Amino acid sequence: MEVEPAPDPLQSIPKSPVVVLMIGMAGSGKSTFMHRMVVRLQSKQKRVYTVNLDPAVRNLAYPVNIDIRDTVNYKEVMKHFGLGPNGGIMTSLNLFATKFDQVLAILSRRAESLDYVLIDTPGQIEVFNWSASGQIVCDALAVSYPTLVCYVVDTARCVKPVTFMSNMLYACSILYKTKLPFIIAFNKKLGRGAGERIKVLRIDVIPHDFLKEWMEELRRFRDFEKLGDALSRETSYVASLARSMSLAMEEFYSNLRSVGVSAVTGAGCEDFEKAMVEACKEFEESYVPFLLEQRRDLEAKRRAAVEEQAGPEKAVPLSTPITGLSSMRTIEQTRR
Ligand SMILES: Nc1nc2c(ncn2[C@@H]2O[C@H](COP(=O)(O)OP(=O)(O)OP(=O)(O)O)[C@@H](O)[C@H]2O)c(=O)[nH]1
Repeated sequence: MEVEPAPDPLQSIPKSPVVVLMIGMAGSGKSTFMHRMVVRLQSKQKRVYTVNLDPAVRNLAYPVNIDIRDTVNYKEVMKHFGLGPNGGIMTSLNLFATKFDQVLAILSRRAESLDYVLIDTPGQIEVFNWSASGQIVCDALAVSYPTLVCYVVDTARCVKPVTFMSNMLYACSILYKTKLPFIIAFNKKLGRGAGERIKVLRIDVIPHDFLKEWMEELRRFRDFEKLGDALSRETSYVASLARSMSLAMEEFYSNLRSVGVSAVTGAGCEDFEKAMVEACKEFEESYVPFLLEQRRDLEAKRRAAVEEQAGPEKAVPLSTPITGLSSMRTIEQTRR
C-alpha cells in the first residue's frame, strides 16, 4: 500500500495568527506600543496572545501570556556567569532560546483560536543582528506563522540626521539578518490637532514627517534638499560619510514600509494595521517561496544554533540548578 507523503508544513503556513516582533532601541516605546496595539486589537474582538522576551523589564502594562521572567532569572544568570546587565540579558535570552520549542508547542496548541501574537523584546537589539537567540526565535516562528518585524524608532531622538542614519543602519542590519517583512514605526508622533495638548500634557512629542521626507529623498537617490540642509550642519566628514552611506542603502529605503505612530495617543495605529496587512502579503508572496528554497539550509542553521547554545560548556548552567531557571510556566489563557 502506498503511503501518502506528509503535507509540506511550509506550503501550509496558516494565515493566522500573525506574529509581530517588536524590536527597537531601549526606550523607543516598544512595550508602550505593544500595550496600545493589544488594547486596540482586543477592542476589535481580535484574539491576541502576548509574549515578553525582555528578562530585565520590571513592569508591563499589558497582560502577558508567556513571560521569559517566569523561566529565567536574569539577575541569577548575571551572578552565575559573572556578567554585567547587558551580558546577563543576552545570556538569559540565549538560555531561553534553547527552550523555544516549548513556546512553539504552546503556540501551536492555541494557534487556531488566535489572530495575533505580539512579542516584546529587550532594547539590546544586538540580540537580533548578531546573537544566535534572535535567529533561533525568528526562524522558528517564521516557518510556522506569518511573522513580521515592527522596528520601533523614537522619532524625537532622530532629529539629527546622523542619529537617524545610524538608527536606520541598525534597522537595515536587522532586516538583512531576519529577512522578514519589515515595518518601521516612527513612534511618539505628533498627531494633527495635538499642538495645544503638547504644551499641557506633553503629548505627543514630534511630527515624523521630516523623517519621511528624508527617506523619500534617499529613496529618490538624487537631490538631498532637506536631508542635505540638515547634513550641512554636521561636520564635513560626518556629512559626507552619512551621504555615502545613504546612497549605499538605496535598495533598503526603496523597499521600506514606514508609518508614524504614537503609542500614547494611538495616532497612526490604523496605518500600522494597514501596514501589517501589506507585510503579511509580502510574507506570503516573497518570504514563503524564499523559505521553500532555503529550507534545508535554514533548518540546519537553526539546529546548529540551538546546539551551539546548548553545547557542552553552556549546557553546564542549564543542568546545574540555577535558581530562577524554572520550567516554562505560562498563563494559559488569552484575554479578550
Ligand atoms: N510621548 C510619548 N512617550 C512615549 C511613547 N511611547 C513610549 N513613550 C515613553 O517612552 C518611555 C519608554 O517607553 P517603553 O515602552 O518602556 O520603551 P521600550 O522600548 O519598551 O524600552 P526598553 O524596555 O528599555 O527597551 C516611557 O516613558 C514611555 O512612557 C509615545 O508614543 N509618546
